[in-house]
Amino acid sequence: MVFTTGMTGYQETLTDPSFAGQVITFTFPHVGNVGTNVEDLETTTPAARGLILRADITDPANWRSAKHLDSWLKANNIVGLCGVDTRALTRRIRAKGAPNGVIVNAPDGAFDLPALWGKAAGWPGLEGMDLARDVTCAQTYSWDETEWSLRGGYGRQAKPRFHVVAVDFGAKRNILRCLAETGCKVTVLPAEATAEQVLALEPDGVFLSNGPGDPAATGTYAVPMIQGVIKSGKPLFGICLGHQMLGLALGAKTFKMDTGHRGANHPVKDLETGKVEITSQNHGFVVDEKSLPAGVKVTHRSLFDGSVEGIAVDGKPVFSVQYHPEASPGPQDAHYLFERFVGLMEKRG
Ligand SMILES: NC(=O)CC[C@H](N)C(=O)O
Repeated sequence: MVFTTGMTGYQETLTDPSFAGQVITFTFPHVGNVGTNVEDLETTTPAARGLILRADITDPANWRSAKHLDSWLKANNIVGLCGVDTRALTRRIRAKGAPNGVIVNAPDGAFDLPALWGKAAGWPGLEGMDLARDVTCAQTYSWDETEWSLRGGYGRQAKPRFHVVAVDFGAKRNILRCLAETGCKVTVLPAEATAEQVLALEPDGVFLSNGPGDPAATGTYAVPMIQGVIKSGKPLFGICLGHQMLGLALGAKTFKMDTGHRGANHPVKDLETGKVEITSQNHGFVVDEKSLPAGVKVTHRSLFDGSVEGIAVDGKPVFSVQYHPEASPGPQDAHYLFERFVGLMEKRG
């Protein structure tokens, strides 16, 4: 059970593959007011296990709405509970860490609470779980949709200037859109791709996506791939799970946070410029700063708890962030990171 404090973008949140295995509590009480549509999906098969709401689902009143959130949830097999004291639940999660939970439907009121409790308590939790394998793409594909083309843009788009291989650990679509928007032709590879497979496509740069589960578990196969890419000297950019696994590939450690960061208003400081960005976040694991080897610097830091929000390797075109520059939902303060990645590819010629 986790909570998110984002006040908008429930459909993007519910379809973010990084929520696999988790039930989402929305601290914002009125959810459903803009309905659902086909453009705001971050993946076609939502991976979140359920949602908890304060108020009943609000009726949609928005020109983009194609379906009531209630029917969309039913169509997508996502179970939800309304009428829950989400403030109390959030305080519980914040005070004692994310607990295991079950959502039960017992119309006759008869259910065996101790047995259910035992079932929830017996769930091993996200630590040690490789969930990227469940949500990655089945095969290689190419991506060229941008925000602009999605919204019915007309005319010709600028020709892509760089070829990026994106390794999909549960990628959000808007990341791929942002890469395409910044001038990249994107080839998406399944999570278990090897360095040889990635480099055989002769990319100008390599991208490591977000994704669910424990970075250490997915890292068992992703870390050797990442190390191979670093050795090649190609520009490398990672987001969230991609960032955590880059940390592992460089020799650092990750650990599970008590509560995690989930919301759309997390202040992060860029330590180079001193500028503060308001960021979108969704993570429960984090890179352990103490374990970072020499030659790897912390570039961004959370102003909520001081944790590592970005790293870069000295003298190499390799960097990553813990938060979500693609927003979706959330503010777009950090979009410059996509340009930074393209800048690194430009520099290499
Ligand atoms: N959004 C993500 O990529 C999440 C990464 C990882 N599964 C975590 O919870 O920390």
